[in-house]
Amino acid sequence: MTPQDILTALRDQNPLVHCITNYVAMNIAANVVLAAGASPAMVHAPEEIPEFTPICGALTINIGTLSSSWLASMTTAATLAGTHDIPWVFDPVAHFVSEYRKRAAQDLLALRPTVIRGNASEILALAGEAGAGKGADSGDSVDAAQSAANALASKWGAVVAVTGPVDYVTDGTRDAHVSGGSPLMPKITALGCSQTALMGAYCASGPAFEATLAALAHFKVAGTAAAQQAKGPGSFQMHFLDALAATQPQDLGQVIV
Ligand SMILES: Nc1ncnc2c1ncn2[C@@H]1O[C@H](COP(=O)(O)OP(=O)(O)OP(=O)(O)O)[C@@H](O)[C@H]1O
Ligand SMILES: Cc1ncsc1CCO
Ligand SMILES: [Mg+2]
Repeated sequence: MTPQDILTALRDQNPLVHCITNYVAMNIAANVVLAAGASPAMVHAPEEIPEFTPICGALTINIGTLSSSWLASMTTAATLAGTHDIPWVFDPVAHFVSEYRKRAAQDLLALRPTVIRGNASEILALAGEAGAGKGADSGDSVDAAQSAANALASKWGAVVAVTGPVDYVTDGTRDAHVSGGSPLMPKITALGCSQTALMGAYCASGPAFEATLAALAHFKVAGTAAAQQAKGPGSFQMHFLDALAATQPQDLGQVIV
């Protein structure tokens, strides 16, 4: 399946995406997934996970505002995704800021995510390399994280996506870059977290490498279009949701290099 085919399938199937994400991201991530054409559900209580994860098309886990009961839910959900063959996407937000978060990220990695998405500093740190990350924001270039992404993909058998001015994606064998978007994108909080949620929707609709590539391309196409209308970060967010909904499958190829 091509990235274009996967967007068509996503809109036909409207997959249910289980998102365990952070308090900052919940609203925008749900709006992004809806605008693109899928169905998000933010479900966190440990008591609900065993019933809910198995009926979803994909799971996404983001540790942006981690605490112990959420980590228990994440662990159960990722384990269930593994046993039910449900693709899952891991977003290790700022995992280098504390020993607690570092350990949680490594434990979740061991549950074998289908896709790992982070900014350059997060991907460098996940591979054990020193980076210049500042909390949730990257301080490193995507180029600098490329070999870390390749190493993580080979070690964990995952697709790894590094986002930034030009995104990089690899499955350890194949790789691609995705260009475009706008410098306003990192000025909107949780847009990366929303990208992770959208990757879940794409992974529910097609094979992981092409699905990840398609989700990255969808964001770049919509980001470029939104920037043409926006006066700044506030109006960018509004136009970005409109542009995600307006993006057509044939638009995706333009930004994949
Ligand atoms: N300078 C830039 N120019 C164009 N696109 C960008 C730029 N920086 C980030 N992006 C895009 O913004 C989106 C979010 O990527 P980013 O790397 O900022 O995520 P993040 O740091 O994990 O975000 P957050 O933690 O706030 O959710 C991606 O789709 C990426 O392609
Ligand atoms: C700002 C922020 N802090 C924790 S999670 C989050 C959203 C972007 O990752
Ligand atoms: Mg992030």
